[in-house]
Amino acid sequence: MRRIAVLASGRGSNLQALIDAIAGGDLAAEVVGVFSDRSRAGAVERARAAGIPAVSLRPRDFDTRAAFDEALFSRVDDVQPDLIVCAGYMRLLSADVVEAREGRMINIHPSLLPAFKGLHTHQLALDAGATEHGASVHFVTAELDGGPVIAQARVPVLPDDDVERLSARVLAREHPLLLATVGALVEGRVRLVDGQVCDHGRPLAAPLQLGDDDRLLG
Ligand SMILES: Nc1nc2c(c(=O)[nH]1)N[C@@H](CN(C=O)c1ccc(C(=O)N[C@@H](CCC(=O)O)C(=O)O)cc1)CN2
Ligand SMILES: NCC(=O)N[C@@H]1O[C@H](COP(=O)([O-])[O-])[C@@H](O)[C@H]1O
Repeated sequence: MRRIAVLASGRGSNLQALIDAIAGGDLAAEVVGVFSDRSRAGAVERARAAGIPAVSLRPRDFDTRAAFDEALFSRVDDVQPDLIVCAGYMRLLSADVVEAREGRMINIHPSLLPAFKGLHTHQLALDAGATEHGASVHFVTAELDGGPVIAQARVPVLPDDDVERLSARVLAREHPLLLATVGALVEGRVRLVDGQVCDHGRPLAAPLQLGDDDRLLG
């Protein structure tokens, strides 16, 4: 799993973390393409700055969600990725494209799943009075943010937190979490087997946890 395609809709800081880790020799992989639903996404600019092919398609140019997904993933397939990473990709993916890539597509989500699926997770955590929050990397399934969770990073929620402060604290841990999880997938330590996340061949009883040293603890 060394050829990585990234789907992103936003500024692309998680993509940049992957690019920088690969450039620094810390991740034995290659980002072979970046794909977006937004032509002006920061992630597209970052890809092009790094010399990585970037493709953006406009959803309004397609009659249905499925037609858009089929067109986008046809371009994704062209780069023959071993692993597809959703890094701030803000569209629900059609079941067909997801099921055809089960075990080869992951997503980083800014909550401790199964808590707070969907959008606006930091506000939801604050509204719920959560004392702990964080990020999860999971395999993508047809159910939005319902796929098997591979790894998580935890941060405290502080009394004076607002969305800006909390989201910044979570984002700072997303980057090492994504790098450690992609690394575990690329080296074959982690796999999806019969719908279960396996670490060194053993089904996980709970998600791997990102330690203070940025390593994954089983
Ligand atoms: N079938 C799946 N698709 C996606 C998954 C998944 O697990 N299964 N993960 C998401 C990423 N994501 C949160 O991590 C997410 C993306 C998009 C949305 C959403 O509600 N999108 C709306 C549009 C929102 C907007 O444009 O601002 C929509 O698609 O109608 C929620 C969560 C990637 N896709
Ligand atoms: N539901 C998906 C979602 O909210 N994903 C979140 O989008 C941000 C992308 O940041 P980035 O563009 O700087 O990597 C990240 O915080 C990621 O967890």
